[in-house]
Amino acid sequence: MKKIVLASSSPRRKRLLDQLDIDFIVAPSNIDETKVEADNPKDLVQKLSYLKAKDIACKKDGVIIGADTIVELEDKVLEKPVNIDSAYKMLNNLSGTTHRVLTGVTIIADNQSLTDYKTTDVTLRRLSNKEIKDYIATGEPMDKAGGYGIQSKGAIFVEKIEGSFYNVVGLPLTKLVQMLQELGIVISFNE
Ligand SMILES: Cc1cn([C@H]2C[C@H](O)[C@@H](COP(=O)(O)OP(=O)(O)OP(=O)(O)O)O2)c(=O)[nH]c1=O
Repeated sequence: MKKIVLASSSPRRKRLLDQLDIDFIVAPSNIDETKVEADNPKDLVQKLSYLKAKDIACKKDGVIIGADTIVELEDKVLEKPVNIDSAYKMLNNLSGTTHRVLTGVTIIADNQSLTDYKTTDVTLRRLSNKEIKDYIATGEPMDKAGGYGIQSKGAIFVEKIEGSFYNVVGLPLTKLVQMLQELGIVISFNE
């Protein structure tokens, strides 16, 4: 089987693939995400995942995996906070509401390309100003879509989740394996 290449700088995505105990390498893509536009959130995550995978497919051989995660709240797209103020605004808006997390995934292998996405609905409990400020002070929100990490300290804000947990962390593993199978790629666990 060709080498699996994770086209991502996200330590979470790497950890999720590590969890499967399969052989892969990491090659972070270098695209300017801020310049990419789409008609709606699902098109946006799919387009971004494709651009990330394509960027690496041009440079490396293998089964290339690209992904992109965003949070959607009332038709607004929340990406990563750009500063402390935007992290505060995001968390304040997400407090006591249900939002949607979307992850787009693209696999490119042997001139074949497959793109899909997955959604998960997450409900956060009401957060006090102090809780939001204390959380931001930990630094955790800054590299995460929507400004929280469900897999870390942000877990204490999560009241309910409907759908794949791994999708929220950045890589929907079930969807990923289904897509690999669709392309005729069967993953093999290390012995
Ligand atoms: C909502 C949420 C997002 N996230 C993360 C997943 C993604 O890494 C990040 C969204 O940013 P992305 O742009 O999807 O990914 P990235 O910049 O981290 O990595 P790359 O573009 O190189 O692949 O937010 C969490 O870790 N936990 C969460 O609960």
